[in-house]
Amino acid sequence: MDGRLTTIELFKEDMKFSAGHFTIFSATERENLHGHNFTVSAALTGRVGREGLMADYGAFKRELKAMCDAWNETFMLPNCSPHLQVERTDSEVLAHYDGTTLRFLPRDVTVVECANVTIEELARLFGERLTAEPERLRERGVVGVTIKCASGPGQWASWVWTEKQA
Ligand SMILES: Nc1nc2c(c(=O)[nH]1)N=C([C@H](O)[C@H](O)COP(=O)(O)OP(=O)(O)OP(=O)(O)O)CN2
Repeated sequence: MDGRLTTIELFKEDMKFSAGHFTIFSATERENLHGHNFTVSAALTGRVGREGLMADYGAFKRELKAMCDAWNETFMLPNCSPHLQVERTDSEVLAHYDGTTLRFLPRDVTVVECANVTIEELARLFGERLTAEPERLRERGVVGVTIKCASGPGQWASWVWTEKQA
C-alpha cells in the first residue's frame, strides 16, 4: 500500500427508510407515535493500496441498504429501554410503557436492539453492523468508519469507529 489515507463517503439516494417510532424521554414522558424518512450515510477512511484502491465500498453499501430495507415501512420499538418492555404473544407485539400497553401486529413492527429509537442509537446500530469484524476491516486497510443517521434534513447523529479503539 502506498500508505496515503483517503475517505470515501457514501450517501446514496436509496440509503433511507420510512419508519414509525416515538422517542422516550423518561419513565412518564414520550412522544406520540409518528414517523420520519430516515437517512443514513457512511464515511470510510483507509489506506490506498498500490493498485490505487482502498477497500471495495460496494459491500458497505449493500450492508447499509439491507438494514434500511429491513426497517422500511415498519414501526420501530426499542428492545433495551429502561422504561418500555416489549412482549410478544401468538398474535401481537405489546409495548408496555408507564402503565399503558400499545398493541401492534407482528407484521408492522421491528424490535431493535437499542435503548431508544433515536438517531444516535440508529447510527450506532448501523455502525456496529459495519464494524462487526474489525480484523477484516484492518486487512482491507480501513482505519475509520463514521456513520450519520438523520431523521430529516438538517438533523443527524454521528457514530465513529477507529481501528485503535477496536
Ligand atoms: N437526542 C434526540 N432527541 C430527539 C430525537 C432523537 O432522535 N434524538 N428525536 C426526536 C423525535 O424524533 C422528533 O420527532 C423530532 O422532531 P423534530 O425535531 O420536530 O423534527 P422533524 O423531523 O419533525 O422536523 P422539523 O421540521 O424540525 O419539525 C425528538 N428529540
